[in-house]
Amino acid sequence: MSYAVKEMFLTLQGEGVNAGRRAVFVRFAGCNLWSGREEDRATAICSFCDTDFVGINGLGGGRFADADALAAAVAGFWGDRPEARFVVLTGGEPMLQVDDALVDALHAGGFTIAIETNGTLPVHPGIDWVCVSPKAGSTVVQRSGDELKLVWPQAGSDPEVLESWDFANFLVQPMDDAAAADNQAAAIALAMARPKWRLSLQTHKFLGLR
Ligand SMILES: C[S@@+](CC[C@H](N)C(=O)[O-])C[C@H]1O[C@@H](n2cnc3c(N)ncnc32)[C@H](O)[C@@H]1O
Ligand SMILES: Nc1nc2[nH]cc(C(=O)O)c2c(=O)[nH]1
Ligand code: SF4
Ligand SMILES: [Mg+2]
Repeated sequence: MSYAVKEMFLTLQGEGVNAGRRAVFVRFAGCNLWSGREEDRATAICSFCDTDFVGINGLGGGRFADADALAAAVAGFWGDRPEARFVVLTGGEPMLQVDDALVDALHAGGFTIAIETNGTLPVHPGIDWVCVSPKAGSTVVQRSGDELKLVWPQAGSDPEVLESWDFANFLVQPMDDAAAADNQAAAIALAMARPKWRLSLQTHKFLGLR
């Protein structure tokens, strides 16, 4: 299978439990909860997305003919150091494209594989670090993993219900939109009220990283 990738880059993971870790990001094109077109945003299931995932025209993006080609590009962004190789598969919705061949090729390259997913599709069992970010109005089938990252506030999402899902870590991340200051206060309030949750900040945004 070929893969449509919007962009690829080397940075530090900005969010969640792995914040601060050096990582190659692969941003797959396309999502099942929004077309990516601004005119569709208001009617999309996921309407607060902060990311352009349309097309394959970003830096490091393109159409990769097979898993070996994509894994080779990831290794190229990582560079020579053999230790602690870490790749984050994101998008868009990466589980629309991730398959056995890609997981095997990245593992063969020595990478620990993390995923950022909306959880509406089952995550490939070979993925090493599973981050699910549930969206109100969608049906989340992937209810276990390493971290659940709730963007907050989200009308229709209930932290008490989510707490019963099988995740090792529960993170609350302020929604980045015009009400960012209020959203930060709401996220802090949730972490203070419910001790299972801790605050996740999008550190790359204020550090000027990609
Ligand atoms: C762009 S999404 C791509 C991966 C996948 N589609 C998902 O939603 O998890 C990457 C992460 O950014 C989060 N995110 C998207 N828009 C955001 C916003 N406006 N503020 C805070 N986090 C946001 C998502 O919830 C997800 O955890
Ligand atoms: N530095 C950095 N960290 C991130 N964590 C999740 C991201 C994403 O868009 O999936 C992201 C991103 O785009 N950049
Ligand atoms: S599910 Fe993820 S990629 Fe899709 S629109 Fe929502 S935040 Fe963006
Ligand atoms: Mg992002």
